[in-house]
Amino acid sequence: MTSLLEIDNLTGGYRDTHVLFNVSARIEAGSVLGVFGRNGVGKTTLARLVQGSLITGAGDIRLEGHSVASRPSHARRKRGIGYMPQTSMVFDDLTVRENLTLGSNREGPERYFDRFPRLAERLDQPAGTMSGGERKILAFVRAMIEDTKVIVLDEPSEGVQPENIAHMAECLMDRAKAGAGILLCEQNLSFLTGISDWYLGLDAGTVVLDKPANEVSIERLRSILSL
Ligand SMILES: Nc1ncnc2c1ncn2[C@@H]1O[C@H](COP(=O)(O)OP(=O)(O)OP(=O)(O)O)[C@@H](O)[C@H]1O
Repeated sequence: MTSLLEIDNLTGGYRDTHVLFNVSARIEAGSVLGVFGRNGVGKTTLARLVQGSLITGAGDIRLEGHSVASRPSHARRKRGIGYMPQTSMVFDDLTVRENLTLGSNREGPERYFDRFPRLAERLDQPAGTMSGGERKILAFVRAMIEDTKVIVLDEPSEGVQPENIAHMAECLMDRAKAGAGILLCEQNLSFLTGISDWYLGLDAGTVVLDKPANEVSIERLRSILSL
């Protein structure tokens, strides 16, 4: 059966340096794939390969059965792959409002203001004047309101306070319930274990765990993080 997103024997990285080797994964509509591993194992590289800012070396990436591996990132976005990068994720010179309304195919952000009231308070402020954690939340809500089928998020919880991480988890589960597939790269185990349906553990650019969440103990996850 065709999955929403299929990553098939993917090898790739930066110019001549391959960082990921033969990585395969599936994301079903309505589910969360939790990608984890220590610093430098290749999580960001995987996120960028799926989003298209890095070019596939070998293997394939398919969205609803159609290969996107040779498509540029804007074409993948158009087909429904959204992305929240780990860094440089908002336009600092634009206001919060402009960051939330720029581009097409977006719903209004208002329904996220209950969970993240700071955004509503700062709508007319340049995003660059927000704290690091606030900018993360802004980038997160930008990713939530896009009309996308798959959302790739690279360590969204980094630098965000626990209460807001819990709200992020609720938002991701809402999007999954509405049919999106979520590719969540994370090191925060309580966030990851709270919402993942499936785990993909990476070490040195290869897959060391690929299992449904209900078959994996927290000790196993911890052991991979301390490999
Ligand atoms: N622009 C680049 N050029 C060459 N190698 C790079 C580049 N960016 C990252 N790498 C290398 O790719 C490897 C994987 O990095 P990546 O950022 O994907 O890891 P990560 O798992 O996301 O780490 P972290 O948890 O620290 O964000 C590392 O060895 C890193 O040095």
